[in-house]
Amino acid sequence: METAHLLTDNHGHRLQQARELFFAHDALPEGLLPPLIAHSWQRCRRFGLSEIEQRVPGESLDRIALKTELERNRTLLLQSRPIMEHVYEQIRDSGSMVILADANGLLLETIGDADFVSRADRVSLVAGASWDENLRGTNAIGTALYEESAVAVLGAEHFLQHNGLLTCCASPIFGPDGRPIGVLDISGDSRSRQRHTLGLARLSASIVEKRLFEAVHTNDILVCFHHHADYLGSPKEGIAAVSADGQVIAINRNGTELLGIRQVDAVRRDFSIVFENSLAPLVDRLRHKPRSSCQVRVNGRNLHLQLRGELPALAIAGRVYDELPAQRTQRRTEAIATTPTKANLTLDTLNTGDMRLQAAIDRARRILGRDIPILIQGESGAGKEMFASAFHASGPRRDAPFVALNCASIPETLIESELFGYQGGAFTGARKEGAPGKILQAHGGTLFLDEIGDMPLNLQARLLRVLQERCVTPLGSTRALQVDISLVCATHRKLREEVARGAFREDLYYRLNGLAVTLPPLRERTDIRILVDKIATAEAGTAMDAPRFSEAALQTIEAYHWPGNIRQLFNAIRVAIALLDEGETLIEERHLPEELFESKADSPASRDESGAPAMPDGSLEEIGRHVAQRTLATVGGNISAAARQLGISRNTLYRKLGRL
Ligand SMILES: Nc1ncnc2c1ncn2[C@@H]1O[C@H](COP(=O)(O)OP(=O)(O)OP(=O)(O)O)[C@@H](O)[C@H]1O
Repeated sequence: METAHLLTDNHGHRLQQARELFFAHDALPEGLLPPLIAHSWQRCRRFGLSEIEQRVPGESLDRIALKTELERNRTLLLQSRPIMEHVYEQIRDSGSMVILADANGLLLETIGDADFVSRADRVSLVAGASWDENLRGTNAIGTALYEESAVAVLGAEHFLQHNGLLTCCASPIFGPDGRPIGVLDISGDSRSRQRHTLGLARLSASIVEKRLFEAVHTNDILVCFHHHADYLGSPKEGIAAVSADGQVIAINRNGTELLGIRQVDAVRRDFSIVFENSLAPLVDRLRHKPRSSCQVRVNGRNLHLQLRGELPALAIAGRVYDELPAQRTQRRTEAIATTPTKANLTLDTLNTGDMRLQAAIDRARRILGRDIPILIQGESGAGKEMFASAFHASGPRRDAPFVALNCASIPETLIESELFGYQGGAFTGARKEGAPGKILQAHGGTLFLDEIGDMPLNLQARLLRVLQERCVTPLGSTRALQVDISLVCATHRKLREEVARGAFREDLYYRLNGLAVTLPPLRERTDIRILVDKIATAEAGTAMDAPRFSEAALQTIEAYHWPGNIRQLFNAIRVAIALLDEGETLIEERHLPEELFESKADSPASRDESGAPAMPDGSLEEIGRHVAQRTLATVGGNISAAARQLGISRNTLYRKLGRL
């Protein structure tokens, strides 16, 4: 009962005492004010506001700027207007007004009693004025936005003295993504306090939220639910928007409260995980009975569930489809380019007995689920991506996406849009519908940035901002979207040295370097035999008996210096298996690639003749491409290393390879 304390007779007297203590004696008016108001007064003082201030800097937007803001908030206005009018009908005789503000406290629209409106004008309660707490001190709109909950600010509880004539009740409006997008406020004369106004503001805001959610998800299946069947269809129901292939796309705040989960734990998860039931049978049961509901058990409690919106035509094997599964799968792969985590790959299965690797695994295991960024260092091909993938699969985010981006393997000009995404039409060649970018795709899961040391400096600054603010703004957009990602980075470079030579931002380095682990190069590992056996068994699959290795072959493998690390070993084993005759399972020296018998001094990286085909006779362009390809081959496909070796930029190397 938020307003009860204010309705007592001595409320005004207590407020005067509180103001006297706070403003004249700099003391905390404990017990005289609701704590929420006292905290707000303290914040205002920290902002440097004075309680006797009359004029607010940047008082009101001009007509054009206001029009732009109205356009920007078009959907909010469209969905709020009928509700505001309805609310005003209810309070018409109380001399009050109904106000809609945006997520920054900018007043967008007011509907009100003419007499009160003229008085409200004097305190700038008009469209175009900002009621951000920073500017206007404690007030229902600004303070509700700060608190992200419904707030009543009555009479002299307003920080600025001249707002003392107001009594205001406001409730934030949360958008379909769960973030505040506006405020609905009911303001009136401080003498006309209404006991139920705060409840009315709260209820109206939740109706607007419901309308917004339904308006945004017109093409999705809407799963509406509540513990009591009577609440279905009311502003208290939970709603989840579910795609035709059974993924929860969005869920409202009632929904997360009813299910007792966080939004990030529901969004992008399969319906069957969030609701502990398959979607397809429900669709089949309820498809032809639009208003009926059914009961399911979720988290040990009964839940009444109703389906609305677009119900798809087909239901196959627990999933529902609005088109053939194959087509949908193809589209999904295009849309969400996540790297599939390998089956059964965890930190435990990665541990094949090498002491240094085991130490790295032990350290990583300690921070599982703690959202500490991890930086994996090691030579190219040492298994950094495998390690990142195993780390993700061993933690609580294992069912969410693992999204990888190799900063060295795509042209610098594309890293930005790949990472941050873009809005449709943001640049020439951009897809019409825009793209979400890897950071957003990884929301709720893990983002793996491979070769982070190759990220251009200007993008390092943007990445740092994303990590600090936990928000991402796609190219061409002004809207920051909140993200929850666990970050894993890898590099073959010594990042500290890169910082020292100014190629890597020091602040970003410390941000990424929550836990650093270094993977040993293959030539220094003590578990090569076990690794060889594991790779050979996996590669042979079910097509043949697991291959064995002769002692001489194993010794050759152990003696080799493996410049390409596990990637090279992996390829060598594949070639050896391919060279086995039908029915043969013993890999001998003759099956191994020739390079394994060369001494280190002869190795491809250190000699002129690399073993690659002889230089072609041809145009300079062909020779350039050949040199580029050969160098790339000697460094295991690492673009940055090849560019460095040739003394050219990565872009030039791409051009020589014909990839630009
Ligand atoms: N423990 C392992 N068991 C089997 N295969 C492995 C293992 N670790 C790595 N590999 C294989 O070796 C190859 C290289 O591994 P990965 O891509 O993880 O290395 P990396 O250090 O990230 O390389 P780069 O720095 O070049 O990106 C991959 O094909 C991977 O499947």
